Amino acid sequence: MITAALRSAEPLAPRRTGIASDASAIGDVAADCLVLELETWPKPGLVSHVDNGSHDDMDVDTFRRSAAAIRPHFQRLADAGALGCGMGQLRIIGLEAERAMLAATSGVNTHRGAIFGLGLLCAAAGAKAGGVVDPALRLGHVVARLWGSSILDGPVLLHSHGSAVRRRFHAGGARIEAAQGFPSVYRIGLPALRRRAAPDDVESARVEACFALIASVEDTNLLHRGGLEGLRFAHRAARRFIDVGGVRADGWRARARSIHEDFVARRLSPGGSADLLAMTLFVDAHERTGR
Ligand SMILES: CC(C)(COP(=O)(O)OP(=O)(O)OC[C@H]1O[C@@H](n2cnc3c(N)ncnc32)[C@H](O[C@H]2O[C@H](COP(=O)(O)OP(=O)(O)OP(=O)(O)O)[C@@H](O)[C@H]2O)[C@@H]1O)[C@@H](O)C(=O)NCCC(=O)NCCS
Ligand SMILES: Nc1ncnc2[nH]cnc12
Repeated sequence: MITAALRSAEPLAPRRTGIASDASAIGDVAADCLVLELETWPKPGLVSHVDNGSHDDMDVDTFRRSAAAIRPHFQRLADAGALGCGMGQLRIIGLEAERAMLAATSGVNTHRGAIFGLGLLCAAAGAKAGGVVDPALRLGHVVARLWGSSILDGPVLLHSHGSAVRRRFHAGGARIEAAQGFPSVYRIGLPALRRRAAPDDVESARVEACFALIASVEDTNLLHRGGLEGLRFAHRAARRFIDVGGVRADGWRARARSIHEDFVARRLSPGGSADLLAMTLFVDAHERTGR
């Protein structure tokens, strides 16, 4: 079930019953954002409730099981943030969340990037709710300030697709994005989400944000599957969609669908941009509701 905070365009009254209750909805909001990302279509090459995009090994149910398995760990990350925990403790919880995800999906990596990025944002929301930092700070700023240097110095996964393409292409990826306070979320995702076609057309706003992110993010998944040529193709196709008016232009859905089919034909999947869409939804909900 999606929490009311995400369905509504109106801010909910924040609960005022102490630290624990203020932090208590954070994990649910984060997991709901994963579900909303999934229920967005057309999303180039990505899995949704409509089709499996460029993937043979996972579908909408794999992602739903994954989001359900991660949900309690997001809350643990929020609680750890509220207690002022450092990156070492957050990493332990993040790795447990990865194990829960893999158990729920029979070993398929659905959400590793989302656990990392959204998990850090949950911890930052907890830190604000718990009075560890000034509650007026933006979540990205809190992540960069509290954990930025540890994120960059943390252990490198030698055998991930991400580390292989980073070595080959000197690409940025999830760590740099987080350590810098999620510039793609604040500069690209949020403005695109908020230029929705109509006030209550929330799905098209998510499509707009997804295309805007694909158009500029250095997505290690695109590099892994398509090399530099794949990344450039994705940037160009998504940029064209935005430049001709995005979801505010006539015929946008057919255009978006056709780009989706082009990505599937090339087996391209911008998983990093999908994660950043979920993070954008989380930051948007947080800024509207305070949770
Ligand atoms: C620090 C880690 C994130 C290490 O991960 P890695 O070395 O792999 O780093 P990246 O490649 O940079 O990113 C990891 C995932 O993040 C997503 N991502 C990609 N580009 C970006 C970007 N520019 N900005 C933000 N996020 C990005 C992406 O995740 C999605 O794709 C995943 C599917 O990937 P994969 O299985 O490789 O791809 P397929 O194409 O499906 O494979 P085949 O079918 O071809 O075989 C999926 O997970 C999406 O979420 C990147 O994959 C981190 O993992 C880590 O250190 N974790 C430890 C825990 C921790 O410290 N937690 C902190 C507190 S929560
Ligand atoms: N909807 C999606 N499809 C494929 N990879 C993803 N990674 C995160 N969300 C995804």
